[in-house]
Amino acid sequence: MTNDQLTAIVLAGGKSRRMGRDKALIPIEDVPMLQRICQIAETCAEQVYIVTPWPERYQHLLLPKSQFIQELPLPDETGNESKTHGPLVGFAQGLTQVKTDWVLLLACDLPKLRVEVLQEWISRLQQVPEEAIAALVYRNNRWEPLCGFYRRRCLPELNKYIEQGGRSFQEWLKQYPVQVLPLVDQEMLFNFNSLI
Ligand SMILES: Nc1nc2c(ncn2[C@@H]2O[C@H](COP(=O)(O)OP(=O)(O)OP(=O)(O)O)[C@@H](O)[C@H]2O)c(=O)[nH]1
Ligand SMILES: [Mg+2]
Repeated sequence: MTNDQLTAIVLAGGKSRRMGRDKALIPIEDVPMLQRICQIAETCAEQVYIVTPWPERYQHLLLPKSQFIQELPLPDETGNESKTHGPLVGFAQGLTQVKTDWVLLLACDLPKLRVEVLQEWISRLQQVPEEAIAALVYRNNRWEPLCGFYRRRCLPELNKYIEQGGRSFQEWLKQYPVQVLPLVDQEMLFNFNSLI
């Protein structure tokens, strides 16, 4: 698969409640987390979208090939407009712009993410059975939804689930076949939620 057959979506819209400050801007080896993730994404995909409710916060980062998608507010359960609705809604909003059959979804807080592992996974995508809507790592009895691949065609089903009030990747994924990706280096999916 070539880079122009894959789009990447990077999510940067969390409230970082556990960390206490915006994880996207925390530097790892002097490079802010979001910039680092986008650089990796840019080596895998021609088009990289950053879905965020606050693009102005990240405008100063060096992201030559990435484009912002401003997340739109949705009314919450109480009828009030809320800026963020969690990663599933951010993903669905990004997916509306995608034109390729496969999309790589990434959280912005994966300091140990490795490009070679992503490349190896990408080389397997063409063999994923047609019925599988995603290809993800499975561990500790759950899918790792924020570092893996989805087929663009899952968007209508995803929107239906969200309209019904669903917000959980795990619950949504349970309804479909998903291809398991091998994870040799467990560390790679380490995400930081509090200072190490
Ligand atoms: N676009 C978007 N991204 C989100 C949203 N909520 C979480 N994310 C992203 O999803 C990834 C994983 O989220 P979490 O690890 O829960 O991060 P968080 O929500 O900022 O942190 P906590 O408040 O401690 O849960 C991170 O890359 C977040 O930026 C959202 O509402 N919109
Ligand atoms: Mg969260």
